[in-house]
Amino acid sequence: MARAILTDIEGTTSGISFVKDVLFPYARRALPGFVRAHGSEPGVRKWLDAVAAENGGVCRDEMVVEVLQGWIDQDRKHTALKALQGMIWAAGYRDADFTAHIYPDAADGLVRWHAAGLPLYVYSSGSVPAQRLFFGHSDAGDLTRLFSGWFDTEVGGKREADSYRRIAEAIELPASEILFLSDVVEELDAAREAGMDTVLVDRREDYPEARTGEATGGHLRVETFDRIDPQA
Ligand SMILES: CSCCC(=O)C(=O)COP(=O)(O)O
Ligand SMILES: [Mg+2]
Repeated sequence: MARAILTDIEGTTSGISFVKDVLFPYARRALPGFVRAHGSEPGVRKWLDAVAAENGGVCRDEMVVEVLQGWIDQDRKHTALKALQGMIWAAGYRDADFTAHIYPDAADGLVRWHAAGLPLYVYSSGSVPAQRLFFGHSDAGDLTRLFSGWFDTEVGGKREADSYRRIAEAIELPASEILFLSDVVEELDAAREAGMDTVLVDRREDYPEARTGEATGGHLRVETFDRIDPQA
């Protein structure tokens, strides 16, 4: 029986196409202007320098922007890129250019579990500020009050068991009492290795071919949050 739920975002609570077709292109377009306007602010500079350092050291901001745009195209889950994307999306949410997609069954499930007293946590490659913006401006309104904590890749990669051990430690629960929800089998494998319970969220909108048999990695598989029973 779960005493806390940890959820992924993209492909789990929310559609992959919103992230790939709305958020990523918005960040790609806005990146050059954002770097020109904010590149000297320490909170931005530190991430630009981190990207430059990974690309042979000193390089011009224009080159850093090109590297970052390449990473967006490749869907790299790099902490520096995710931090900068989060800052850029803030303007998009503020100006109401978009609201964050959330599946109605996910919003309902989160509200139901929260009302039942289950603490809810997010673990996403999106930065913590980006996660707060996402759930603060969702299609179902501001859902941030539902969550007790937020984790991003500063805690470690989502395919590494140690990240889930660190999250369990931070939540102050044994891993075996945490249920992790994700659309990515490799993430669920890492969570299971750390001792967490797992559910593969296999939505038809995101994965037209149902994953069955070996493709589930042996994780319990559901198509919507309605089918998840944290008491099981
Ligand atoms: C938190 S907002 C955008 C999500 C994002 O940038 C991303 O890479 C999604 O990764 P996830 O770990 O939620 O699948
Ligand atoms: Mg995902």
